[in-house]
Amino acid sequence: MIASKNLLDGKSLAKKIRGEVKEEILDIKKSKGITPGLTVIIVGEDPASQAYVSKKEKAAKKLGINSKIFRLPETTSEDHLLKLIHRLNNEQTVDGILVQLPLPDHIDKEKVIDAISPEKDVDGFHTINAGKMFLNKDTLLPCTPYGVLKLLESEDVSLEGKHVVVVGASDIVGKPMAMLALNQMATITICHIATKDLAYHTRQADIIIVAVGKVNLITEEMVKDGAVVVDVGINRLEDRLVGDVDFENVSKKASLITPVPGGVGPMTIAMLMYNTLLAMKERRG
Ligand SMILES: Nc1nc(=O)c2c([nH]1)NC[C@@H]1CN(c3ccc(C(=O)N[C@@H](CCC(=O)O)C(=O)O)cc3)C=[N+]21
Repeated sequence: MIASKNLLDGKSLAKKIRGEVKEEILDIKKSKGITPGLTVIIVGEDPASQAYVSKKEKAAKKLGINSKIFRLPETTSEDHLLKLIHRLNNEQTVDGILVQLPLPDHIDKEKVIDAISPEKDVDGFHTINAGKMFLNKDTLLPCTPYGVLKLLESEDVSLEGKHVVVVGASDIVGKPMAMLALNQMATITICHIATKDLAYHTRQADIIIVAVGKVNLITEEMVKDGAVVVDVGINRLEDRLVGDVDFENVSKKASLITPVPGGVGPMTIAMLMYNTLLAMKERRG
């Protein structure tokens, strides 16, 4: 069904990137005797979050990254979480710290993210890293937007001078995505919940990047012929996973399109592995 020629295959690019990261980890292990360490903290029992975290652990183990997961109960206090982060900040063998989102309502997300040492912030969510990204300085970049860039790059889709329309303005995907595209010299439009005529904007796009979480938000008539369509949405139907794009119909018009699953999702994990290696090299390489 999705073996079409215009597919942006995140699954295979992610595999390639993980392979390269694995090689480099082996080399560094041989030459310097050090191994990257990734610590993931998850608070609460949400099944989807648990599944993502297991995926991250599995990927890390396969690449020779020492990974550790802290599974904390829903009732964990903010203070307890902050103390754990401080301890991990000071642990030499921990290169990356990731606090799985969302967090329970009684915990201040911003406070927790900014407690992570910026050099161990493999999500790229820390205020300092977000600021550096904004200023186009070298830093750890958010895994999903970074993965989207890599995916476009792998198909030689240049962003320079293109009109990139980002749908969704979240701190973790939409906003950094738009900023990275701007840094690549794209002309950017950010659409969000208060945008009046979404279709008007998406129809202008050379590249549409959607990260909202709404089934069939992007339909055929909203897309210009030959546009590149990147679907970051993940929606669970009873029997399957779908994105935010009406894939069946939009894929007939798009020159390139990501499937869900097998598009951006695997790239997020691959870039997390890449960031963990990078964080190690920067801090103790
Ligand atoms: N601090 C933090 N960092 C994150 O990076 C983060 C997070 N919190 N909270 C949740 C979201 C979601 N996320 C995904 C990762 C991989 C897939 C992925 O591998 N998806 C596969 C299939 C997944 C499946 O089958 O369930 C695919 O699209 O092909 C999806 C989603 C990372 N997130």
